[in-house]
Amino acid sequence: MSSSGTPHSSISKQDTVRRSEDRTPLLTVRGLHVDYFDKADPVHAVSGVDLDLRRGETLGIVGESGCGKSTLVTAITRLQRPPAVTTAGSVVFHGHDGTESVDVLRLTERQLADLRWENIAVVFQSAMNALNPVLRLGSQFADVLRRHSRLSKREAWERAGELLAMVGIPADRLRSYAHELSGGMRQRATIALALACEPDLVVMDEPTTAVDVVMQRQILRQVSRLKRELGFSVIFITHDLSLLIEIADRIAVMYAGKVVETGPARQLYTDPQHPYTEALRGAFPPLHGPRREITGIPGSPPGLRTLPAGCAFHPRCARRFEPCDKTTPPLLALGAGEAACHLHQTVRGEEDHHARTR
Ligand SMILES: Nc1ncnc2c1ncn2[C@@H]1O[C@H](COP(=O)(O)OP(=O)(O)OP(=O)(O)O)[C@@H](O)[C@H]1O
Repeated sequence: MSSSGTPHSSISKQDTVRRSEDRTPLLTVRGLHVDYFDKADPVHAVSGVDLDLRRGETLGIVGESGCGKSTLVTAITRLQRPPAVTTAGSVVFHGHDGTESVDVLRLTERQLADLRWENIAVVFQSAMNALNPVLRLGSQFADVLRRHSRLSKREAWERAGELLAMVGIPADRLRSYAHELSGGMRQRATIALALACEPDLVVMDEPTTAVDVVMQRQILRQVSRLKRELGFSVIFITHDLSLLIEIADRIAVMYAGKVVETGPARQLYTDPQHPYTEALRGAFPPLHGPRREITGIPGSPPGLRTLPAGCAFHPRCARRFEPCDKTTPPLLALGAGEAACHLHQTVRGEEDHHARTR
């Protein structure tokens, strides 16, 4: 963790270059399980998820509504509320420059308070919920900055003006209330607020859902530019796979509480290995490139209290075959990515068989 109490001045050029070239691990999630204990039979919203995020990398997490994306990130950031309970796993936030690695799930509330904003900041879907309606923007920024640094009030307001300018909002807006800003401006302001304490990781949960397509693209461009300049990592959640191609380095596809495919963004989009990833790709128009026919995914995701036997996607999968409704396919390494599908298990099994009998 970075030490609290350090003034957050503008990041030096040298520091920025160092951070963006550094590809060491930042976050390692292993065996994460999260259940909602709201009734006798719990909802298994996250079931054994592993994730790896490097410094300076953008990891996209994609899947239909209800597949567990928000549950996963609220568990990782320890922002979950009952009846959600993390029942197993670890979330290691790796130390840097001599600071120790910590398991976020084992931190005390006090340690968490230091970790939040300074190391991990979150941007939620609704800017209106993140911004306090009765405080001027400047006061909200100054509150966060002064809680985590020794800046004077004046310095904090100055820094707040710089932060707003980074996302293209004039500094005189510091005196505005959230309701006086347009939707796009509000969302950009929450992104600037998330960057206030120069976090290593910014988690964005559907940050552009509430804005129009033009503003969505402007925000994505800004996030990519800021990430390049400041070197932070991003976990970006969305249900729109085409949008992730614009911003993510790697993508993890979630279905029914599990990661079913991971891989470099472009490869996962152009050559999906899991039928669900392929179906998701067909469900959204590409932001660039030739127009494609939009094909919905038949049926709907399963309820997460009682999952179908075998692969949870099998009832909707056009390519299902004999083992799919019986055994759950494990996530297998495939080139630069991984996929959990019997199609690859069978190929792998046949390759192993040929290798053994040769
Ligand atoms: N408070 C709750 N109590 C019980 N079940 C819940 C609760 N919140 C979420 N769930 C269930 O957990 C599962 C995962 O929900 P989650 O919101 O994490 O999915 P998501 O992929 O983020 O969906 P969305 O894109 O709609 O936000 C869903 O089946 C949902 O119904």
